[in-house]
Amino acid sequence: MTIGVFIDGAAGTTGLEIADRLAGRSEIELITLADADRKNAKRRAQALNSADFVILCLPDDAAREAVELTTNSATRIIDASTAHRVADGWTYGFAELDPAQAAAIHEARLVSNPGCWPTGFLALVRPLVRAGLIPPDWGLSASGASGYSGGGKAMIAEFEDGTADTAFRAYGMSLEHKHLPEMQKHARIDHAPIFQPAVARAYRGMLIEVPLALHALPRKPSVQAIESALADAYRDSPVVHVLPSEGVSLVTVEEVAGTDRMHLRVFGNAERGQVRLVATLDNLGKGAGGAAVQNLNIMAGLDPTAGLVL
Ligand SMILES: NC(=O)C1=CN([C@@H]2O[C@H](COP(=O)(O)OP(=O)(O)OC[C@H]3O[C@@H](n4cnc5c(N)ncnc54)[C@H](OP(=O)(O)O)[C@@H]3O)[C@@H](O)[C@H]2O)C=CC1
Ligand SMILES: CC(=O)N[C@@H](CCC(=O)OP(=O)(O)O)C(=O)O
Repeated sequence: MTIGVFIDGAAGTTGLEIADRLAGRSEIELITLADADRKNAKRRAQALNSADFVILCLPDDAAREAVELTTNSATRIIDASTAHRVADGWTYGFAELDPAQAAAIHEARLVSNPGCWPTGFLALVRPLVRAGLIPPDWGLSASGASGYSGGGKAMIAEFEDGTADTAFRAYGMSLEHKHLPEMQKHARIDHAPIFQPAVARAYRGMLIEVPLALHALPRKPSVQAIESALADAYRDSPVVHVLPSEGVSLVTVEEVAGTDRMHLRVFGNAERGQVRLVATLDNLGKGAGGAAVQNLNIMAGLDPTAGLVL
C-alpha cells in the first residue's frame, strides 16, 4: 500500500530537503503541483484534501491558510512552520523528547514539527528538568550559531549575493525571538531562556549551547550526573547521540551538517562547578526536513528512520 504525501511549499528550502528524502521510497507517492499552480489556493486545496499526509513548508500565515483549506478530516498534517508549535490540538513532533512522545505522534492527526533552535535547546534541557536537576523556575540562557539556510530563500540570497557582508552576526537583540514560547512550553520551564542566536557564513548546520552553574543549582549536581541524565534519556535513539567530551576541544557548526543526527555533549569543569551543554544538528536535518520525515514515518507506522541520513 502506498501513502499519498503532498508537500505544500515544495519549492522552498525545507520543502526541497523533504522531497529529497522521500524520493525513491516505494511506499510513498508524492502529490505535486505544476510550478504555475503552487500558490493557487484552489489547486492547493485539491492536493491538500486528496493526500493522506500533508507536510507544510510555508511561512506561518500560509501554513495557517493551508490548515483552513484542509477540510478532509482524514488528511493528517505535519506543519514545519512556527504557526502551531504551542497551539492547542497539535502534538509536538519531537519523538525523543519524552518516552511517550513517539506514541502520541503515531496517533495524532495534527503534528507540529519543532523549530531548529528549540530542537537543540529542548534536547539538552528537557531531560534535566524532568530529572529535577534544573528547577522549572531556573533562569536559563542559550546561545548558538546557525547556517544561513536557516533563514530560508531570502537569507540564502542575502549571503550568496554579497548583501550580507559578514562571517558571523548576532541577532534576536529584542529578546523576543519567535522560538521562545516553544522553548519555554516544551522544556516545561517558567521563564523563556535568555536567547543569543547568531548566523554564520556556513550554508547548513548549527550549534546550540546552554551553560549551567552547577554550584548554584539547588541539588548541586555533578558533571557526571548531568551527563548520565542525558545519556539515559537518549540511550536507545538512533538519531540523538550523547557523546563523550573527553579529548574534544573544539565543536563546529558543521559537525553533523548533511545528516539528520543530533550530537549532545557535556563539557564540564568539576572544580568550578560549571558545565557547557552543547548540541549540534543540521537546521535542515533534525532541525526541519529530517524531523518532518521522521514524524511522517512514525505517524504512518513505517520504520521511524526510513529515508533519514544517519
Ligand atoms: N530553513 C530552515 O532551516 C527551517 C525552516 N523551517 C520552517 O519551514 C517553513 C519554510 O521555510 P523555508 O523552507 O526555510 O522557507 P523558504 O522561503 O525557502 O520557502 C518557503 C516556500 O513557501 C512558498 N510560499 C510562500 N507563500 C506561499 C503560499 N501562500 N502558497 C504556497 N506556497 C507559498 C515560497 O514560494 P516562493 O518560492 O515563491 O518564495 C517558498 O517556496 C517556514 O515556516 C520556516 O520557519 C523550519 C525549520 C528550519
Ligand atoms: C538563521 C535564522 O534566521 N534562523 C531562523 C530560524 C529557522 C526557522 O526558519 O525557524 P523555524 O524552525 O521556526 O521554522 C530564525 O532564527 O528565525
